[in-house]
Amino acid sequence: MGTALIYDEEMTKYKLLWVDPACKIEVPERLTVSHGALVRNGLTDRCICLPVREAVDAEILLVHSEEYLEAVKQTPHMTLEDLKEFTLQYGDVYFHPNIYHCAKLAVGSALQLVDSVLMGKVKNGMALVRPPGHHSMRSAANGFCVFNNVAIAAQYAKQKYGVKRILIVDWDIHHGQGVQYCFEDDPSVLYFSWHRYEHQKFWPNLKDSDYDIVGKGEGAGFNINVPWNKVGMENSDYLSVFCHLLLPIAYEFCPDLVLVCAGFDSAIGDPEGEMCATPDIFAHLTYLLMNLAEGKLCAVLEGGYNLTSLAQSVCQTVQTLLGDPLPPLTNLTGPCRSTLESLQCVRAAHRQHWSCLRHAVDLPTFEISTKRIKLSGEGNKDEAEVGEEQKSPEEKIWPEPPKRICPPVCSAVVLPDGVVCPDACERLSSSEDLGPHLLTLKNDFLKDADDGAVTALSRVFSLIDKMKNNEIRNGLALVGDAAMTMTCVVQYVAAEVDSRVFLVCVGNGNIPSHVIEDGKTLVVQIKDEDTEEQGSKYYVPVCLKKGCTDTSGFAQAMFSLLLPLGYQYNPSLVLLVRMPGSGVCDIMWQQLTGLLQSFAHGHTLVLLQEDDKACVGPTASILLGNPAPPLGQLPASLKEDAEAVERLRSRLQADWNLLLTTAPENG
Ligand SMILES: CC(O)(O)NCCCCN
Ligand SMILES: [Zn+2]
Repeated sequence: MGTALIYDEEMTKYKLLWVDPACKIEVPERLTVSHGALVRNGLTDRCICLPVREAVDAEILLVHSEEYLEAVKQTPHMTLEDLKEFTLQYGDVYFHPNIYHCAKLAVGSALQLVDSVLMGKVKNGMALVRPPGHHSMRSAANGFCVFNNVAIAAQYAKQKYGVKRILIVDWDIHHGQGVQYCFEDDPSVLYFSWHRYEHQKFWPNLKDSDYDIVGKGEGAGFNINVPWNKVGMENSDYLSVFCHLLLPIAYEFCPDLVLVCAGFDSAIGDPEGEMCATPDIFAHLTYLLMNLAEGKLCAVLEGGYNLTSLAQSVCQTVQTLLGDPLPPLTNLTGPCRSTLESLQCVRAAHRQHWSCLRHAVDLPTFEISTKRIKLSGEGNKDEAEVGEEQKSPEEKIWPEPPKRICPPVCSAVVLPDGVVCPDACERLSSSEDLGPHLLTLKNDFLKDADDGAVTALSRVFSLIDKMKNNEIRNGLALVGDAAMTMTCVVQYVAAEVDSRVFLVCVGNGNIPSHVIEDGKTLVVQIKDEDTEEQGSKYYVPVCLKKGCTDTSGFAQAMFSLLLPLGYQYNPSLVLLVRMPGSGVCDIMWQQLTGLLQSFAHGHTLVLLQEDDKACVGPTASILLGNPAPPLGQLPASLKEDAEAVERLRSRLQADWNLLLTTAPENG
């Protein structure tokens, strides 16, 4: 199934007709440069372009009041003076004779997207719309928004398709208070938003946007606000919040559909956000959400006012929806102090609502707060908390996101003769000349192994060579001895000058110490045997009481340890090994295989032991880019496991600060 793209130039046909500094950034060019970039990068040709349609009254009334709709209906006939007059009753928004038409098209686009995903015509998609929607409320336009496109889409999905649980992720740099108000008492819609806040000094200056607003009544816990109290946030800050807050809760919630308020004013260069995250971060944020709801993801454009970073961010998002390899994120320096304070506050506020946070020992018993007592005169402009004068957003420069090339072959496999090659995979032919490897193999790796093992190993090495040359994206091998093959692979890759192997070992089994010492391999082993070794910077033993069968414990290790470590290590190859008898359930295994493709341009080598032959199909399916099935709503992990993972994190975070979730005590 493909990726839908919804766009119509009709939505460019309204603009600000008078002087209003707050609104002048919301221009038609936002859509034309975004769509133009998609065309220029050949992405529109690869998408399924769906037609827009106007929303009908009944759809708009899913969220808005009749009186508000009736009032907006009058605007096409208004004079300029009437339009100005009409606009005055709302905040930071403008009207135009054609904006009502465009607002209906924006809603209709979002609904077209929801229809095509929920009817199974496409796997995911993006709607490029204006006016945006997430600030508009039941009876008010606000923040350039007229109708709440995404909130209406959520109500529509519930009403028309009976969708039980919807996750709305709002990565726009402003708080979508309109969405929050719409669902604050609704446990079937989990709304997550991060937003520039600066202790309520940033627009829309609402107490309702702070971390302690968690939803009301039945909806308590289903509203997550992450305030950014400083500008200049970077990729590390965004990833930390995804790994340590959003993903654990989202997996526990287990949504049937993911809607994204895709605002790109959270990207570098934007005059509103003044953040420093680069456009390629949206490739990762999109991908991390695609592992939920079996990939059913609808992204709807919200803000984004730097035309360069907006266009790049839109392309990064659509390329990921299309399944292209992710660009490695470089120099992740870890979250800043302000982020850690916000993260700690939000986790504490939601601890009682989500079992994934219940045992978080990193949360202090004392009350932490980022709220500022309004000192007299506090918050005036000259009190900039930044040091030297920073560049203005428009002066910011950043590298063009790297090209994301799809290798000619996605998944290549090495299988014993009797095993069938999964559809769409390419079997490494046995005719592969073994010459060059054979001798080294014999001498260096397998003194006394039989020819079969030597041949298999040489083919595994060929998989690695082909990934290095980007001839294939990923590989899978079913071998006689997974542990031995793992050791040989690590040795073989370590010979490369700048190689970094992220070895994820699922199940018990001894990892030879030479594998760990050279720092060219980072090992995370998830197992149940409680061996005494404490591990080191490059060896992370995750011992779960019930071992890999415990999906909650495994999931917690995946988000709070594996992902941050993988991002910070930035490997050139991911080696995923399923040790015999690991007990890990197929869906957990598939989720892990999916998430690990965030790294190394998707160059993942999976090793399975022959008696795990039944895993070949399910694993290949994920390697080919199919979404993993849902894990189901996750219960709390064992207290002792949660504490063990937290102890690991606190030991490792000195070396790997993407593991941090709290601001260090001192200074
Ligand atoms: C869609 C949006 O969130 O980007 N709108 C921002 C409005 C800012 C008004 N000061
Ligand atoms: Zn915004």
